[in-house]
Formats: sequence, C-alpha cells, structure tokens
Amino acid sequence: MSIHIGAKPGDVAEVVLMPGDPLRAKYIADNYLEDVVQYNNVRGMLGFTGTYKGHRISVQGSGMGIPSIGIYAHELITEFNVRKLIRVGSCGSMQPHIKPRDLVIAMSASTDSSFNQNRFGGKDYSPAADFEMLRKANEVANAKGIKPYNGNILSSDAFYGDDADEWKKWAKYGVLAVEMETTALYTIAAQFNARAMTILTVSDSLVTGEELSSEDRQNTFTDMMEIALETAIAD
Ligand SMILES: O=P(O)(O)O[C@H]1O[C@H](CO)[C@@H](O)[C@H]1O
Ligand SMILES: O=c1cc[nH]c(=O)[nH]1
Repeated sequence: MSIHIGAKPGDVAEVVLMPGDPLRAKYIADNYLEDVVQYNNVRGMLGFTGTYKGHRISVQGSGMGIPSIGIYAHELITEFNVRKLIRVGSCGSMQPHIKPRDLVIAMSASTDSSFNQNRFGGKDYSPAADFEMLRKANEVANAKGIKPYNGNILSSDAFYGDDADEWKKWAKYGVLAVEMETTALYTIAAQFNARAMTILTVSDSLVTGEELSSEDRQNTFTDMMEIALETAIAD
C-alpha cells in the first residue's frame, strides 16, 4: 500500500487508464472490463483492475490538477510497477476548427504551472507523449472513422482564471486545448522511463462558448475510452 493507493503489490496492472473523475474510472470498469476488482477507495479516488479482451488493465482516478495526478502517477509507477499510463480526460478547445465532441491527442503539454520549472531549476522542460502510443491511438481512431487532432495542449493550474482572454495567447501559438494534468503525467513518466499519452474529448469551446450536454459527454467519451483501451493493450 502506498500513501494514497490502498492496494497490495500485484493488485494494479502494468497498464493504467487515468480519468480525472473517479466515477469515470468506475464507468470504464463497469462497462468495458471483466472480472473487475476495486483495489482503491482511499480519499474516494477509485481504482479498479480487470481484463479487457483478455489483457489485464487498471483504471485509476487521478483527481483534478497537476498536484493530484502527480501523486497518483508517481505512486503507480514507483510502488506498483506501472509502465504505461493513458489519461482519458475532457478539455476546452482553443481553436475555431476544434469543436465539442472532437478528440485531441496531446503530443506535448505546455503549462502555466511551476511544476516543471521547479524540477529543472527555472528551465523549460518539454513534456511529450510516447510516440508509439500516439501512433497506435491514431490508427485505432482512424479505423473507427475518427480523426483526432494531435498537437500541443495547455495543462493549466487554474480552471477559473482572472483574465478571460489569457487563453488567446496560447491559441495564437497553436495550442489546441486546455486541461489540467498532462504536463505532470508526461514529466513523471519520463522521470521513471515509463510511457504515457493523453487523449481528451472536447467538452466545451473557449472560442464559441458551446458546451456539451451530459448525455453528449457520455456518448462521445465512449469513443475516447475505446481508443484508450485498444492503445493500452497494444505493445
Ligand atoms: O475530465 P477530467 O479528466 O477531470 O479533465 C478536465 O476536467 C477537470 C476540470 O473540470 C480537470 O481535471 C480537467 O483536466
Ligand atoms: O480544464 C478544462 C477542462 C475542460 N474545459 C476547460 O475549459 N478546462
């Protein structure tokens, strides 16, 4: 058992899907995994292990924000030997052509957080996804007739900022969308030579103000979950 994960060694699979919302972890376990065992309920941050098409997979809620996913990613890798981590999250689009329900795969993750600068003495590390996972996720998506947008995203420390136009600078430099965790996930995976990738469903547009209904969120998140699961079981 680690400080935040109440599991025994071996309870967690080598491959873990990480939604921010612990109830999304339960949804994935209930709807896609067989022979499911819940291994964690510490702080209500649910974690499950089961099988998908015969492969052992875990799903662990990460909570919201860089400090939270930083804790879970670190403990999963260092205490439970997790080697492959796939974040499945929601994001706000910063580009006019990227609409609610579209999928975004984070090749890299910029940030307004000091998480990486603190580690690198004020210098700018560039957290990046595992290339083979990116390639597989795109291949699976394309086979389903879906074309995800691949590029740089922003992992922000603030959901509610002070300046309503601040995102526009990031957008001008080509950042596709905003969420709150990936920069830390990629950095921690790199620290321990693990592999990581983030796939996101656009839940709202900062450009137009559109937002998905809860029903829409449920349906489109399904594509993201299936792509993540297929990527998880690939070599
Ligand atoms: O849907 P999840 O995975 O939680 O991701 C996004 O949603 C939360 C904000 O509502 C943040 O965690 C952000 O990254
Ligand atoms: O962090 C997030 C997630 C979804 N939508 C946003 O605008 N921000």
